[in-house]
Amino acid sequence: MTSTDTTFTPASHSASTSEQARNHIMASDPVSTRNVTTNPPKSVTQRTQLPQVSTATIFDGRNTPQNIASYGFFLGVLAGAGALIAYTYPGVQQLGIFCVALAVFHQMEYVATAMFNPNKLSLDSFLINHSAHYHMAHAAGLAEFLIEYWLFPNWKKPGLSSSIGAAVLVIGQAARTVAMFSAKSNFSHHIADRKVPGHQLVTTGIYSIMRHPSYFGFYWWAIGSQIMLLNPISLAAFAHILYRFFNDRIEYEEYTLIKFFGESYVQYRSRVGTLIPLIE
Ligand SMILES: C[S@@+](CC[C@H](N)C(=O)[O-])C[C@H]1O[C@@H](n2cnc3c(N)ncnc32)[C@H](O)[C@@H]1O
Repeated sequence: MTSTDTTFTPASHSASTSEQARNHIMASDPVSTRNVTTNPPKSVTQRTQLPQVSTATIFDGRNTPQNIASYGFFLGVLAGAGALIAYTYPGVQQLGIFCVALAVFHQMEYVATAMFNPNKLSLDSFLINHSAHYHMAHAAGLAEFLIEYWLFPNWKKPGLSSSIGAAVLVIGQAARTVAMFSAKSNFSHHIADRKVPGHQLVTTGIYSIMRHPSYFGFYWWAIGSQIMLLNPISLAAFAHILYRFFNDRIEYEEYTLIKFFGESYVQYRSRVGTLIPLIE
């Protein structure tokens, strides 16, 4: 029986459980004259109370409902702020769109995990805290945008290039989401080292067009974001770092997939490419 099963609430208790609660109070506090329904014992109120929230528990990286709700809330604020920037300041429209896109990306990571891998769901499912490198890359991209906008505002005017970048970003987001919705429980944010029961090789849908559609999506989302922000330095750096990251990751992941699925994966790999530049 779980603790929820034993939870005592005034609305749900029956006459007999009310009697038991009264007996409990009388046994533990023989001089008490308290009314059972208005003053339940401390042990009962403790079980019915929500956990106490202090600011110290928010954003401390722990997998608590408060942190998960706070991450969701702040992603909503980021999306709202981005939409406001894009609408109010057309000269830096792409910065606003970037904020919206970033919020949508992280929220969709959580939503897809909640839908298809609820047993793996945690604060990490937002994929916000996965590495310091990731934070540094976004910080560098934003810094480049702001510095160049300050020094050469004319360079940053939205136009054809930023529209192409936005389109590439949207294609990346779509590929990533379709991949997660297609692979369902076979998808996980961590590379599986051992084959879990039920893990099936997915080769249909978007997986018949490219072998690693979620990596394709992540790659082109990030490249598109830097084209959209008209950031030449970050674009070159992102292309290099992402190539190295996904090249190594795919090499290891495919080693595990061949262990799990043998000849079926070898055949699949020989007929379907990655569509990520320089990664076969
Ligand atoms: C982060 S997901 C990435 C999946 C895939 N590389 C992609 O980009 O869409 C990593 C997990 O997906 C699993 N995986 C990768 N390709 C798969 C496929 N074609 N069918 C089933 N599972 C796959 C791996 O075993 C790994 O645990």
